[in-house]
Amino acid sequence: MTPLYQRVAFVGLGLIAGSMALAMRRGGLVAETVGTARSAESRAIAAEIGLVDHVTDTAAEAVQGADLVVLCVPVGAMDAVAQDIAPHLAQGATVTDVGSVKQAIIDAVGPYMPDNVHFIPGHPLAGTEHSGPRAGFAELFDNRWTILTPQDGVDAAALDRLTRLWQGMGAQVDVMDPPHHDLVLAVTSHTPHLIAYTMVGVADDLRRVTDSEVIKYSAAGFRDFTRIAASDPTMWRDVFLTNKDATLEILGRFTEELFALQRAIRRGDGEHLHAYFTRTRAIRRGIIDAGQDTDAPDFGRSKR
Ligand SMILES: NC(=O)c1ccc[n+]([C@@H]2O[C@H](COP(=O)([O-])OP(=O)(O)OC[C@H]3O[C@@H](n4cnc5c(N)ncnc54)[C@H](O)[C@@H]3O)[C@@H](O)[C@H]2O)c1
Ligand SMILES: O=C(O)C(=O)C[C@]1(C(=O)O)C=C[C@@H](O)C=C1
Repeated sequence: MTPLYQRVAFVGLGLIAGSMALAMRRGGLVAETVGTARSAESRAIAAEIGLVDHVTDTAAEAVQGADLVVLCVPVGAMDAVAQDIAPHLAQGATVTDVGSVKQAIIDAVGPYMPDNVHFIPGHPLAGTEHSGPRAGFAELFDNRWTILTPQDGVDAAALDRLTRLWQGMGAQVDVMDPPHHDLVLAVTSHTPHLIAYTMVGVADDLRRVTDSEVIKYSAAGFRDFTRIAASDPTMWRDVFLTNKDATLEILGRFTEELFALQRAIRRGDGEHLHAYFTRTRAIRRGIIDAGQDTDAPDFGRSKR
Protein backbone atom coordinates (compact mmCIF):
# COMPACT_ATOMS: atom_id res chain seq x y z
CA MET A 1 0.00 0.00 0.00
CA THR A 2 1.26 3.50 -0.81
CA PRO A 3 1.78 5.41 2.44
CA LEU A 4 -0.81 8.11 3.11
CA TYR A 5 1.87 10.49 4.41
CA GLN A 6 5.63 10.58 3.89
CA ARG A 7 6.65 12.13 7.20
CA VAL A 8 4.43 12.45 10.26
CA ALA A 9 5.67 14.67 13.09
CA PHE A 10 4.33 14.35 16.63
CA VAL A 11 4.70 17.22 19.03
CA GLY A 12 4.26 15.59 22.44
CA LEU A 13 5.11 11.90 22.89
CA GLY A 14 2.60 10.60 25.41
CA LEU A 15 -0.27 8.11 25.39
CA ILE A 16 -2.05 9.42 22.30
CA ALA A 17 0.99 10.21 20.15
CA GLY A 18 2.57 6.87 21.05
CA SER A 19 -0.62 4.96 20.25
CA MET A 20 -0.95 6.78 16.93
CA ALA A 21 2.67 6.08 15.99
CA LEU A 22 2.25 2.38 16.80
CA ALA A 23 -1.11 2.16 14.99
CA MET A 24 0.41 3.83 11.92
CA ARG A 25 3.26 1.34 11.97
CA ARG A 26 0.85 -1.58 12.41
CA GLY A 27 -1.11 -0.47 9.35
CA GLY A 28 1.91 0.53 7.24
CA LEU A 29 0.14 3.87 6.82
CA VAL A 30 3.07 6.29 6.72
CA ALA A 31 6.64 6.23 5.43
CA GLU A 32 8.35 7.83 8.42
CA THR A 33 7.50 9.09 11.91
CA VAL A 34 9.35 11.69 13.93
CA GLY A 35 8.54 13.10 17.34
CA THR A 36 9.60 15.44 20.07
CA ALA A 37 8.61 15.98 23.69
CA ARG A 38 9.22 18.77 26.14
CA SER A 39 11.13 16.69 28.66
CA ALA A 40 14.49 15.13 27.86
CA GLU A 41 13.38 12.05 29.81
CA SER A 42 10.35 11.46 27.54
CA ARG A 43 12.51 11.95 24.45
CA ALA A 44 15.05 9.45 25.78
CA ILE A 45 12.35 6.85 26.54
CA ALA A 46 10.70 7.32 23.14
CA ALA A 47 14.08 6.83 21.43
CA GLU A 48 14.93 3.80 23.60
CA ILE A 49 11.68 1.96 22.85
CA GLY A 50 11.59 3.04 19.20
CA LEU A 51 8.19 4.70 19.51
CA VAL A 52 8.91 6.81 16.41
CA ASP A 53 11.60 6.46 13.77
CA HIS A 54 13.43 9.64 14.87
CA VAL A 55 13.33 11.76 18.01
CA THR A 56 14.35 15.41 17.76
CA ASP A 57 15.24 17.88 20.51
CA THR A 58 12.94 20.62 19.25
CA ALA A 59 9.48 20.89 17.73
CA ALA A 60 10.89 23.13 14.99
CA GLU A 61 13.20 20.31 13.83
CA ALA A 62 10.45 17.69 14.08
CA VAL A 63 7.97 19.49 11.82
CA GLN A 64 10.46 20.39 9.11
CA GLY A 65 9.52 18.58 5.90
CA ALA A 66 6.54 16.83 7.54
CA ASP A 67 3.40 16.50 5.43
CA LEU A 68 1.39 15.75 8.61
CA VAL A 69 1.95 17.37 12.00
CA VAL A 70 0.01 16.07 15.01
CA LEU A 71 -0.17 18.21 18.14
CA CYS A 72 -0.40 15.82 21.11
CA VAL A 73 0.18 18.10 24.10
CA PRO A 74 -2.27 19.18 26.84
CA VAL A 75 -4.93 21.60 25.58
CA GLY A 76 -3.40 24.54 27.46
CA ALA A 77 -0.04 24.03 25.74
CA MET A 78 -1.37 24.04 22.15
CA ASP A 79 -1.09 27.82 21.81
CA ALA A 80 2.65 27.98 22.60
CA VAL A 81 3.41 24.92 20.47
CA ALA A 82 1.55 26.38 17.47
CA GLN A 83 3.49 29.62 17.76
CA ASP A 84 6.75 27.69 18.01
CA ILE A 85 6.23 25.46 14.95
CA ALA A 86 4.44 27.90 12.61
CA PRO A 87 7.54 29.32 10.86
CA HIS A 88 8.90 25.81 10.23
CA LEU A 89 5.85 24.14 8.66
CA ALA A 90 6.17 22.76 5.13
CA GLN A 91 4.03 24.27 2.41
CA GLY A 92 0.85 22.20 1.89
CA ALA A 93 1.27 20.30 5.18
CA THR A 94 -1.74 19.23 7.23
CA VAL A 95 -1.69 20.19 10.90
CA THR A 96 -4.05 18.34 13.21
CA ASP A 97 -4.35 17.85 16.96
CA VAL A 98 -5.86 15.33 19.37
CA GLY A 99 -7.02 17.67 22.14
CA SER A 100 -10.12 16.81 24.16
CA VAL A 101 -11.66 20.26 23.58
CA LYS A 102 -12.07 21.75 20.12
CA GLN A 103 -13.24 25.39 20.01
CA ALA A 104 -10.55 26.62 22.42
CA ILE A 105 -7.85 24.89 20.36
CA ILE A 106 -9.14 26.39 17.13
CA ASP A 107 -9.04 29.82 18.78
CA ALA A 108 -5.54 29.21 20.15
CA VAL A 109 -3.87 27.48 17.19
CA GLY A 110 -5.77 28.84 14.17
CA PRO A 111 -4.29 32.34 14.20
CA TYR A 112 -0.74 30.96 13.93
CA MET A 113 -1.43 28.68 10.96
CA PRO A 114 0.02 29.94 7.66
CA ASP A 115 -2.37 30.17 4.67
CA ASN A 116 -0.55 27.41 2.82
CA VAL A 117 -1.22 24.83 5.56
CA HIS A 118 -4.41 22.77 6.16
CA PHE A 119 -5.44 22.94 9.81
CA ILE A 120 -7.91 20.14 10.61
CA PRO A 121 -8.58 19.71 14.35
CA GLY A 122 -9.39 16.23 15.66
CA HIS A 123 -10.17 14.23 18.78
CA PRO A 124 -9.93 10.45 19.19
CA LEU A 125 -12.54 9.30 21.71
CA ALA A 126 -10.24 6.74 23.23
CA GLY A 127 -7.81 6.85 26.09
CA THR A 128 -6.74 5.41 29.40
CA GLU A 129 -5.74 6.83 32.76
CA HIS A 130 -2.06 6.31 31.86
CA SER A 131 0.22 8.87 30.29
CA GLY A 132 3.73 9.25 28.93
CA PRO A 133 5.67 7.55 26.12
CA ARG A 134 5.41 4.05 27.60
CA ALA A 135 1.60 4.22 27.81
CA GLY A 136 0.82 3.94 24.09
CA PHE A 137 -0.51 0.81 22.35
CA ALA A 138 -1.46 0.18 18.72
CA GLU A 139 -5.00 -1.06 19.44
CA LEU A 140 -6.18 2.02 21.34
CA PHE A 141 -8.31 3.37 18.49
CA ASP A 142 -9.77 0.09 17.23
CA ASN A 143 -13.56 0.39 16.93
CA ARG A 144 -13.56 3.81 18.59
CA TRP A 145 -14.66 7.15 17.18
CA THR A 146 -12.47 10.01 16.08
CA ILE A 147 -14.19 13.34 15.60
CA LEU A 148 -12.77 15.86 13.14
CA THR A 149 -13.89 19.49 13.37
CA PRO A 150 -12.73 21.15 10.13
CA GLN A 151 -13.66 24.73 9.40
CA ASP A 152 -15.72 25.86 6.42
CA GLY A 153 -13.77 25.79 3.18
CA VAL A 154 -11.45 22.98 4.31
CA ASP A 155 -9.49 21.33 1.49
CA ALA A 156 -11.54 18.21 0.66
CA ALA A 157 -8.49 16.13 -0.35
CA ALA A 158 -6.66 16.97 2.89
CA LEU A 159 -9.74 16.05 4.94
CA ASP A 160 -10.17 12.80 3.03
CA ARG A 161 -6.51 11.83 3.55
CA LEU A 162 -6.69 12.47 7.30
CA THR A 163 -9.98 10.54 7.51
CA ARG A 164 -8.36 7.56 5.78
CA LEU A 165 -5.42 7.71 8.17
CA TRP A 166 -7.73 7.46 11.21
CA GLN A 167 -9.67 4.64 9.56
CA GLY A 168 -6.37 2.87 8.92
CA MET A 169 -5.62 3.19 12.64
CA GLY A 170 -8.88 1.34 13.38
CA ALA A 171 -11.21 4.26 14.11
CA GLN A 172 -14.54 5.35 12.71
CA VAL A 173 -14.58 9.00 11.76
CA ASP A 174 -17.29 11.64 12.15
CA VAL A 175 -17.24 15.35 11.35
CA MET A 176 -18.81 17.81 13.81
CA ASP A 177 -18.86 21.52 14.36
CA PRO A 178 -16.61 22.50 17.29
CA PRO A 179 -19.17 23.91 19.78
CA HIS A 180 -21.33 20.83 19.28
CA HIS A 181 -18.32 18.59 19.89
CA ASP A 182 -17.58 20.45 23.12
CA LEU A 183 -21.16 20.09 24.37
CA VAL A 184 -21.36 16.38 23.51
CA LEU A 185 -18.02 15.71 25.20
CA ALA A 186 -19.04 17.73 28.26
CA VAL A 187 -21.86 15.17 28.67
CA THR A 188 -20.05 11.98 27.72
CA SER A 189 -16.54 12.58 29.06
CA HIS A 190 -15.76 15.82 30.86
CA THR A 191 -18.53 15.95 33.48
CA PRO A 192 -18.27 12.20 34.22
CA HIS A 193 -14.58 12.73 34.93
CA LEU A 194 -15.38 15.57 37.31
CA ILE A 195 -17.93 13.39 39.10
CA ALA A 196 -15.37 10.60 39.44
CA TYR A 197 -12.78 13.03 40.80
CA THR A 198 -15.36 14.29 43.30
CA MET A 199 -16.49 10.83 44.43
CA VAL A 200 -12.93 9.67 45.01
CA GLY A 201 -12.24 12.92 46.90
CA VAL A 202 -15.30 12.30 49.11
CA ALA A 203 -14.20 8.73 49.79
CA ASP A 204 -10.72 9.94 50.65
CA ASP A 205 -12.15 12.43 53.15
CA LEU A 206 -14.28 9.65 54.64
CA ARG A 207 -11.30 7.35 54.92
CA ARG A 208 -10.43 9.11 58.14
CA VAL A 209 -13.75 7.89 59.54
CA THR A 210 -13.69 4.41 58.05
CA ASP A 211 -9.93 3.76 58.39
CA SER A 212 -8.85 1.98 55.22
CA GLU A 213 -12.15 0.19 54.60
CA VAL A 214 -13.00 2.35 51.59
CA ILE A 215 -10.01 0.96 49.76
CA LYS A 216 -10.24 -2.55 51.18
CA TYR A 217 -13.89 -3.06 50.26
CA SER A 218 -14.01 -0.92 47.15
CA ALA A 219 -16.59 -2.49 44.85
CA ALA A 220 -16.56 -2.43 41.06
CA GLY A 221 -18.41 0.89 40.78
CA PHE A 222 -15.98 2.74 43.01
CA ARG A 223 -12.98 1.04 41.42
CA ASP A 224 -14.09 2.39 38.04
CA PHE A 225 -14.24 5.85 39.58
CA THR A 226 -10.73 5.51 40.97
CA ARG A 227 -9.41 4.48 37.55
CA ILE A 228 -10.92 7.55 35.93
CA ALA A 229 -9.78 9.77 38.82
CA ALA A 230 -6.20 8.60 38.28
CA SER A 231 -6.09 10.42 34.92
CA ASP A 232 -3.49 13.07 34.25
CA PRO A 233 -4.12 16.22 36.38
CA THR A 234 -2.64 18.66 33.83
CA MET A 235 -4.72 17.29 30.97
CA TRP A 236 -7.95 17.50 32.98
CA ARG A 237 -7.23 20.89 34.49
CA ASP A 238 -6.88 22.20 30.93
CA VAL A 239 -10.08 20.47 29.76
CA PHE A 240 -12.17 22.18 32.45
CA LEU A 241 -10.52 25.56 31.98
CA THR A 242 -11.11 25.49 28.22
CA ASN A 243 -14.53 23.81 28.04
CA LYS A 244 -15.91 25.95 30.82
CA ASP A 245 -19.33 26.95 29.47
CA ALA A 246 -20.43 23.50 28.28
CA THR A 247 -19.19 21.81 31.46
CA LEU A 248 -20.95 24.34 33.69
CA GLU A 249 -24.17 23.88 31.69
CA ILE A 250 -24.07 20.09 32.13
CA LEU A 251 -23.02 20.33 35.79
CA GLY A 252 -26.03 22.59 36.41
CA ARG A 253 -28.34 19.97 34.97
CA PHE A 254 -26.53 17.24 36.88
CA THR A 255 -26.99 18.94 40.24
CA GLU A 256 -30.70 19.50 39.53
CA GLU A 257 -31.16 15.78 38.86
CA LEU A 258 -29.09 14.87 41.89
CA PHE A 259 -31.27 17.06 44.11
CA ALA A 260 -34.40 15.40 42.68
CA LEU A 261 -32.99 11.96 43.52
CA GLN A 262 -31.91 13.18 46.95
CA ARG A 263 -35.47 14.38 47.60
CA ALA A 264 -36.92 11.05 46.39
CA ILE A 265 -34.67 9.17 48.83
CA ARG A 266 -35.62 11.48 51.72
CA ARG A 267 -39.34 11.14 50.93
CA GLY A 268 -39.11 7.38 50.38
CA ASP A 269 -40.37 7.86 46.82
CA GLY A 270 -39.44 4.40 45.46
CA GLU A 271 -41.49 4.91 42.35
CA HIS A 272 -39.37 7.88 41.30
CA LEU A 273 -36.15 6.00 41.96
CA HIS A 274 -37.31 2.87 40.14
CA ALA A 275 -38.50 4.80 37.08
CA TYR A 276 -35.23 6.74 36.95
CA PHE A 277 -33.02 3.66 37.20
CA THR A 278 -35.13 1.86 34.57
CA ARG A 279 -34.55 4.73 32.14
CA THR A 280 -30.78 4.80 32.75
CA ARG A 281 -30.51 1.03 32.41
CA ALA A 282 -32.06 1.29 28.94
CA ILE A 283 -29.37 3.81 27.96
CA ARG A 284 -26.60 1.43 29.02
CA ARG A 285 -28.18 -1.41 27.04
CA GLY A 286 -28.47 0.86 24.03
CA ILE A 287 -24.72 1.56 24.14
CA ILE A 288 -23.92 -2.16 24.34
CA ASP A 289 -26.34 -3.04 21.54
CA ALA A 290 -24.74 -0.36 19.36
CA GLY A 291 -21.40 -2.15 19.86
CA GLN A 292 -19.84 0.89 21.57
CA ASP A 293 -18.66 -0.92 24.66
CA THR A 294 -15.99 -3.18 23.30
CA ASP A 295 -13.59 -3.05 26.25
CA ALA A 296 -15.91 -3.27 29.25
CA PRO A 297 -15.94 -6.45 31.30
CA ASP A 298 -18.92 -8.71 30.70
CA PHE A 299 -20.48 -8.51 34.22
CA GLY A 300 -23.01 -11.15 33.21
CA ARG A 301 -24.07 -9.09 30.19
CA SER A 302 -24.89 -12.21 28.23
CA LYS A 303 -27.44 -13.19 30.90
CA ARG A 304 -29.33 -9.91 30.94
N1 LIG B 1 -5.47 10.56 27.77
C1 LIG B 1 -6.61 10.45 27.15
O1 LIG B 1 -7.46 9.65 27.54
C2 LIG B 1 -6.88 11.31 25.94
C3 LIG B 1 -7.82 10.87 25.01
C4 LIG B 1 -8.06 11.64 23.87
C5 LIG B 1 -7.39 12.86 23.71
N2 LIG B 1 -6.51 13.28 24.66
C6 LIG B 1 -5.82 14.56 24.45
O2 LIG B 1 -4.57 14.26 23.87
C7 LIG B 1 -3.60 15.21 24.28
C8 LIG B 1 -2.39 14.47 24.83
O3 LIG B 1 -2.83 13.64 25.89
P1 LIG B 1 -1.98 12.36 26.34
O4 LIG B 1 -2.92 11.55 27.15
O5 LIG B 1 -1.27 11.75 25.20
O6 LIG B 1 -0.96 13.07 27.33
P2 LIG B 1 0.45 12.58 27.91
O7 LIG B 1 0.60 13.25 29.23
O8 LIG B 1 0.61 11.11 27.84
O9 LIG B 1 1.47 13.25 26.88
C9 LIG B 1 1.56 14.64 26.74
C10 LIG B 1 2.82 15.04 26.02
O10 LIG B 1 2.84 16.47 25.93
C11 LIG B 1 4.08 16.97 26.44
N3 LIG B 1 3.82 18.27 27.09
C12 LIG B 1 3.18 18.47 28.26
N4 LIG B 1 3.12 19.77 28.53
C13 LIG B 1 3.73 20.41 27.52
C14 LIG B 1 4.01 21.77 27.24
N5 LIG B 1 3.62 22.74 28.08
N6 LIG B 1 4.67 22.05 26.11
C15 LIG B 1 5.06 21.07 25.27
N7 LIG B 1 4.83 19.77 25.48
C16 LIG B 1 4.19 19.46 26.60
C17 LIG B 1 4.56 15.92 27.42
O11 LIG B 1 5.96 15.99 27.56
C18 LIG B 1 4.11 14.64 26.71
O12 LIG B 1 5.07 14.27 25.75
C19 LIG B 1 -4.28 16.15 25.27
O13 LIG B 1 -4.61 17.35 24.61
C20 LIG B 1 -5.54 15.40 25.67
O14 LIG B 1 -6.60 16.29 25.96
C21 LIG B 1 -6.21 12.52 25.74
O1 LIG C 1 -11.11 5.53 29.24
C1 LIG C 1 -10.58 6.54 29.66
O2 LIG C 1 -9.64 6.52 30.45
C2 LIG C 1 -11.04 7.85 29.19
O3 LIG C 1 -11.51 8.57 30.00
C3 LIG C 1 -10.91 8.22 27.79
C4 LIG C 1 -11.61 9.49 27.37
C5 LIG C 1 -13.12 9.37 27.69
O4 LIG C 1 -13.64 10.15 28.45
O5 LIG C 1 -13.72 8.47 27.12
C6 LIG C 1 -11.01 10.65 28.07
C7 LIG C 1 -10.73 11.81 27.45
C8 LIG C 1 -10.72 11.92 26.04
O6 LIG C 1 -10.61 13.13 25.49
C9 LIG C 1 -11.21 10.81 25.30
C10 LIG C 1 -11.46 9.63 25.91
